[in-house]
Amino acid sequence: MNDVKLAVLGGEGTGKSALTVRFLTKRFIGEYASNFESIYSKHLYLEGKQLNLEIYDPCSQPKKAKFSLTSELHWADGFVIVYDISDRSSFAFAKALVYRIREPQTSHCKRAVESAVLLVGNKQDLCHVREVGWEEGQKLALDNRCQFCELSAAEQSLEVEMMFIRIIKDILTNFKLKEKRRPSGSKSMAKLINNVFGKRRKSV
Ligand SMILES: Nc1nc2c(ncn2[C@@H]2O[C@H](COP(=O)(O)OP(=O)(O)OP(=O)(O)O)[C@@H](O)[C@H]2O)c(=O)[nH]1
Repeated sequence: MNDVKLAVLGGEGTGKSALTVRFLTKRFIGEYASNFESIYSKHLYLEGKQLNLEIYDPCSQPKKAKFSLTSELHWADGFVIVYDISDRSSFAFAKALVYRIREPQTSHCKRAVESAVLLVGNKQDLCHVREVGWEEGQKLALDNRCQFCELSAAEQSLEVEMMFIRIIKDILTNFKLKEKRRPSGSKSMAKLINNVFGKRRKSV
């Protein structure tokens, strides 16, 4: 079974818990305890594979160094970065998170392939008080090789589900790429030896 680890990050009150709970239970509760962090587990069957999905939903910790993220970066296979389309400061926060994830030293130190990142403009039902344009979100995502969508955890259960499925599929694609790039096991070693000695024999 594949383990898929997903971190849902973003500014305070952007709807991280609402999105996560909506995906896991199809329900929108309205108020969520925000003083503790949670890792939720869910079994999924996707693309012919059994998956054990873990979703990390952090608590808002104003005192914690905002963009250190070191443990999250090492833990997660992919990220959902959430902002609130009616709150410009949450977009600035999301931007800083995206930059942090895409920093060259972050992306190269640990991973054979770049992490999957999906930028989400939440609270689309509040578009009458919108402070962040759809194009701004789209541009930030495009410039930083992220997926992008706008939706409402409050009103769009299906869209929320599709959003999570999209990022999980991206993570699975990355797993496949990683697998291709890693010479694994005796088969690859045999191939390597064969290549080296095979070539020498030819030239004698
Ligand atoms: N109108 C509207 N409100 C939403 C939506 N999603 C979440 N909310 C509300 O926004 C508030 C914050 O939602 P949470 O899910 O607790 O946000 P969070 O990012 O987990 O919050 P912290 O953990 O405190 O950072 C709650 O009052 C939710 O009811 C949405 O799509 N539309």
